[in-house]
Amino acid sequence: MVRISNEKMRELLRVYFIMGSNNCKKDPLEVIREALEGGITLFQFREKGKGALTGEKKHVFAKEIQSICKKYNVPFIVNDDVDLAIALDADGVHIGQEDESADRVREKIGDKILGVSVHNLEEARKAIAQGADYIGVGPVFPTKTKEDAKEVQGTSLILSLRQNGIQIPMVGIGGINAENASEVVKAGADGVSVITAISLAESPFESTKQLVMTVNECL
Ligand SMILES: C=C1C=NC(C(F)(F)F)=NC1=N
Ligand SMILES: [Mg+2]
Repeated sequence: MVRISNEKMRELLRVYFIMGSNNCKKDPLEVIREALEGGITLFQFREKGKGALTGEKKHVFAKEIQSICKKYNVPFIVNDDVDLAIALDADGVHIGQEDESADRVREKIGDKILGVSVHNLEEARKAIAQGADYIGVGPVFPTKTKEDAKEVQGTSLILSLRQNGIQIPMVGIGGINAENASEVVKAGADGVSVITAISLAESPFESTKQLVMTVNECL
């Protein structure tokens, strides 16, 4: 296996759905099926916070989602839990600044996809040096999903990272929906990642389709 190309990574980042069992009111598997039908390009399993599953229940739930993603040929990324990602032979891992260092994770996962959350130019440079395939930049808009989210920065950090020559595939995160997604892509992100805009939508299918159309219009 070889590392994913930048070009392929940019394509995967177009509409990146992130979810855990506690992010939705409807049946989580039904929400994910609708999101896949609606055209998400990448999925991240983020089982975290109040009421999140743990241990065997978390493992079984992740495996179920992974098999549904496989049917749609959408890569399955695991947030934080590197051991779970390896146990499931997931397509990749996403880590934050407070998790294991990116170079240690890169050693453990070989050529799988590695994403890193960054909040400034220094963190972005370090993530690239340590083998990240993409970076998550945010929170772009106010978000209720992540309790310990850093301060809202709009699209300024995306803009300044690109102006400082950061070329790595980049996805915006934080309070993004079909109404504000184009601003994120126009600022220089390769795509948008969302939780609530899809997971709590009246119709996750319709809301995903809206996002896909909006993002594709500005690429
Ligand atoms: C905290 C996070 C920040 N960014 C991302 C991603 F969108 F994947 F880059 N995922 C996270 N879980
Ligand atoms: Mg983390």
